[in-house]
Amino acid sequence: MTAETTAPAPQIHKGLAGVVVDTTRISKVNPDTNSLLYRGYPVQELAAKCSFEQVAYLLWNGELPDAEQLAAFTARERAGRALDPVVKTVIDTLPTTAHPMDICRTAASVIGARHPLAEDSSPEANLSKAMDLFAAFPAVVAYDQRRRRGQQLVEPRGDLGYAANFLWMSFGEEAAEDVVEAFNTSMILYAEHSFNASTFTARVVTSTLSDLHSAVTGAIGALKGPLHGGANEAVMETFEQIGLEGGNLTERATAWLEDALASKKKIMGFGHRVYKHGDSRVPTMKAALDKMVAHYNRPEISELYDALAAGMHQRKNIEPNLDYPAGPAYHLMGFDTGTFTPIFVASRITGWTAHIMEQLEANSLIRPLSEYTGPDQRSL
Ligand SMILES: CC(=O)SCCNC(=O)CCNC(=O)[C@H](O)C(C)(C)COP(=O)(O)OP(=O)(O)OC[C@H]1O[C@@H](n2cnc3c(N)ncnc32)[C@H](O)[C@@H]1OP(=O)(O)O
Ligand SMILES: O=C([O-])CC(=O)C(=O)O
Repeated sequence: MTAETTAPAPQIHKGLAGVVVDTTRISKVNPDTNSLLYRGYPVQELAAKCSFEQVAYLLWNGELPDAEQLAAFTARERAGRALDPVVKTVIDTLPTTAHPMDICRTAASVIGARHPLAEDSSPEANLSKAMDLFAAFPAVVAYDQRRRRGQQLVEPRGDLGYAANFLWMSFGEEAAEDVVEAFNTSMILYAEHSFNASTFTARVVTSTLSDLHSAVTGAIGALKGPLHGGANEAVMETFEQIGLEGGNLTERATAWLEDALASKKKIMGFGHRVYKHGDSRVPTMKAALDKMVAHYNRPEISELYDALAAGMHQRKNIEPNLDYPAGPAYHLMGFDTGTFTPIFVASRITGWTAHIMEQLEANSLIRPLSEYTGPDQRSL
């Protein structure tokens, strides 16, 4: 026997499940205590007491801003809200049949190619690029939805906070206070979640010493998939398949679930790679969804939500993830289903870019090994 044939088979970590690949100071996901901390603060407390702007500042700088820092940060964000006419022109050339996530991916790339600091990856340049993307993305997401509806661009409002302005640019009218609050909550909850697939993608791209916009563009591609961010859209598609009107909703949902599970379908918005007893963010987002159900007087949404969640618990012992309450909440606020994951992009830009900057502080090329299982060496 040769040394090669006696070597122990390497352990394969399919999907990198359970593998700790690096350290991070940005967030802590703890499935045992069902908690999520951003820079040490419980996300539920941040959602209750902070604006999304404060949370973005925290993720990038490690501390919450004082009044003066927040004023400067807010002024900078407001100054970057208008849609760059070149980005608008590029969006206008893309078909409305393209998925809105393809528009986000393209916009991130175009914004990068036009950035005055494009080839500068210093911490200062990267913070500036992160801020510019954070400020610009609501316009990208809102305008793409509007053009699909045959509507004109709505200019940003400098007198509104991030969440209120995002809704303003999307719908051309001021949203009610509880809608702004629920939207702000969703943006905070979606902002950051350690080494999830899209953030890890951003870190892999960054590890080659590529630029921030390339990393964000790659992350958008990873987020699009229904096993990750795309699930918030898929939840709404499930609700629509079951149907929200007429008959006994609970019975219909139960029958739909039996069929789906019998044909081995994954139920979107349920399950998580890290949390096995429920997602730490769901109670806060479910409370925001309940507010929206009350605000828009749409109790059938809650009935369907509860029926599917109870069915999944009973049949599979699998709990909802954040996408489950977020999808119907965005639907109630008036967003098109295809816009749900782009909203997630606008939020997660903060987490991705915090990780890009952290990766560069102590970079090592990310390049794992694989076990070859193809044919042995052979001749032509
Ligand atoms: C913001 C976010 O990105 S949160 C995640 C959003 N994604 C979704 O909601 C998509 C639906 N969920 C899933 O596909 C999975 O739960 C994932 C991808 C999120 C996590 O998956 P993994 O950790 O790889 O677990 P895996 O897919 O191996 O599932 C383990 C078992 O639970 C089952 N399971 C997990 N999630 C689901 C689900 N949503 N519906 C039905 N069964 C499920 C699997 O079929 C598998 O069963 P088996 O052991 O009998 O084969
Ligand atoms: O952590 C994950 O694998 C997915 C997730 O919930 C997120 O990115 O918010």
